[in-house]
Amino acid sequence: MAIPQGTPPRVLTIAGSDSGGGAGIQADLKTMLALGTHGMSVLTAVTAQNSLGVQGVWELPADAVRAQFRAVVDDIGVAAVKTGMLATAELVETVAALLGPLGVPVVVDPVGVSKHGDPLLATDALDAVRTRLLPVATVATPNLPEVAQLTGVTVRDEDDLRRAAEAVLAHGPRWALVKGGHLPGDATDLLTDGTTEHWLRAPRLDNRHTHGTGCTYASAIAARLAVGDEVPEAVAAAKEYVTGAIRAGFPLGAGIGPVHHGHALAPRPR
Ligand SMILES: Nc1ncnc2c1ncn2[C@@H]1O[C@H](COP(=O)(O)OP(=O)(O)OP(=O)(O)O)[C@@H](O)[C@H]1O
Ligand SMILES: Cc1ncc(COP(=O)(O)O)c(N)n1
Repeated sequence: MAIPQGTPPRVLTIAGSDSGGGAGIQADLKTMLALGTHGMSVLTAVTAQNSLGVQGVWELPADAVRAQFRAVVDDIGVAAVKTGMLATAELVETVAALLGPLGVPVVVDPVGVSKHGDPLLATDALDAVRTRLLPVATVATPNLPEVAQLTGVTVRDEDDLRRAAEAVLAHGPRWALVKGGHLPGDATDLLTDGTTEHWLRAPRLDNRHTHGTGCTYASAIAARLAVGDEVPEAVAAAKEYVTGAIRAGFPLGAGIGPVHHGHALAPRPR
């Protein structure tokens, strides 16, 4: 399919909806726009969610997920994909089967629980994530609770990040990006393909309004891959973007507010 000049790179998110607009599909599409790409979506689940937590989850049927994917891919085409909340084992398997033959970079954010501790993935879906989804990932981006769930490795300090990344790589993604956001001290992540290591460091920002950091980071990586970056460059650019978004995170509702996806686009209205 010939892409006319001036068309923004096309990026697809396969994830759940966050009605509060800070995480999930909403975070992904805002991030993709902020990074100069055309975002598209395959919705896997609807959540009733706000700054206080997740009040309800409704999964879509596998047929609806397959139909959305085919509608986008067969007509518009995609240059990179990001996956987020997949909710059930059936949806994990459905999405992995669709992505296997696609032939474009895939960023897998293996979302397990929300910041408030609400489950976003059935516990009986973990095996499908390990055996079906991680093998089709170009980059897998687990946070520390997700690393523990998927590999059994507990990370207490930066030295453990290397062991965690190796355990993630054993499940088949080309690159593992283990996020140290849940450790005290600097916000340090480790990206490795088993032969090279890239340490991504940012100062820990004193801002509690961090809802959606993981979705935003993974979507930014996918957007940069769609633009044509190699994985290490894409992750470095995404780290810079998510750090800026966390710095500008703002209060909303009575609980944890979102990161600011448009931080680099426009000044905040007064
Ligand atoms: N307070 C902070 N200051 C600076 N960077 C942070 C902070 N918290 C997290 N990060 C960074 O944000 C990125 C996302 O990491 P995090 O561990 O928060 O992901 P996550 O837990 O998957 O996010 P989510 O809570 O949205 O699921 C990482 O680069 C991490 O280092
Ligand atoms: C639909 C959806 N997807 C992902 C997250 C994780 O984001 P967070 O850990 O910041 O709550 C979420 N809360 N909701």
